[in-house]
Amino acid sequence: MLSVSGLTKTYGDVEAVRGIDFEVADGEVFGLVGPNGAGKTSTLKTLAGLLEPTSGEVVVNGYDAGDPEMRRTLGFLPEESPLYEDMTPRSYLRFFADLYDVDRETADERIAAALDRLDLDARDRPVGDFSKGMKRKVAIARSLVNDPDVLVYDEPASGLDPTTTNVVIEFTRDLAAQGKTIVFSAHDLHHVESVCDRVAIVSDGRIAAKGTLDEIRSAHGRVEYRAFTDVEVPGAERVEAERGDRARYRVRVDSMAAVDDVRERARAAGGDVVDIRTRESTLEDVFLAVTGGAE
Ligand SMILES: Nc1ncnc2c1ncn2[C@@H]1O[C@H](COP(=O)(O)OP(=O)(O)OP(=O)(O)O)[C@@H](O)[C@H]1O
Repeated sequence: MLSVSGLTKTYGDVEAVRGIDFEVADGEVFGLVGPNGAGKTSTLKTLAGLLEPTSGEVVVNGYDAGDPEMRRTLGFLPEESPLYEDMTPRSYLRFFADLYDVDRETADERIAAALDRLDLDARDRPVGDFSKGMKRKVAIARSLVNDPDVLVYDEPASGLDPTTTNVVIEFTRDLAAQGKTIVFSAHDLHHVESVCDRVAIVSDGRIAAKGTLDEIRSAHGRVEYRAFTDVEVPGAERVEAERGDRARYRVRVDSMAAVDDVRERARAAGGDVVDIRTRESTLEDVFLAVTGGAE
């Protein structure tokens, strides 16, 4: 598991992270989602022990993130992960396993298991010939050579084709089912919706909303009611009549009480409310609302 409390990170005058708190349990996938520059990468790098927090505490599996021992328990996938182009996936991954003192037999088993699951067959061709998606799969396999308990993935699926994206997302779910603690960042809400148990929407270095997607939607979303009338009432917009009916008008309101007001006004004008439809906020609506419409 891991916990982050009161985390801040400042670069000179730039306050990239301004007090972030969250905990992730074993077997849980936690997503950090937010517009570019929100502070996601800075947060993840402090989790991985690559950046020192300006203030606050980051504890990974009982270790302070700055403790070199912590690295043994963690797998980090950076947003950009340049690979050694002349190496093959097998030689590259063995090289990293050696850095963690993993014996050859165990390393080969782990490498084969990860590449099988990620559907990467080309194991003895130079990585330099690979597509972006294939390179990403090798980088993901690299994050697993030390069999870490905690995985920190920065934009694991961004910029990949849909098939590779699905493989990466399903693989992430499998890792959580094995009990791993997973934090990942994304700016694509669909990636987050399909894999995360809980999410934090990060905006301007702070968490603007946090919880399960349902919790976030009910705390920050709203239901919109659309009352359709057959006479014009204040605030209504005219819409196309259906099946040759009389003209119709639509009023958007945020409660049933307001729909009742519309009905009273319609009746006073000699008509009525003829239809009521509701629309719940999507995660995208909530994202736009809590990040102030960024991205
Ligand atoms: N090394 C650095 N020096 C100065 N400013 C930095 C540095 N790294 C990041 N920043 C700034 O800190 C803020 C947060 O950046 P960060 O990369 O953490 O955001 P992000 O949410 O990961 O964005 P992206 O999705 O674009 O990677 C941005 O304003 C960025 O310009």
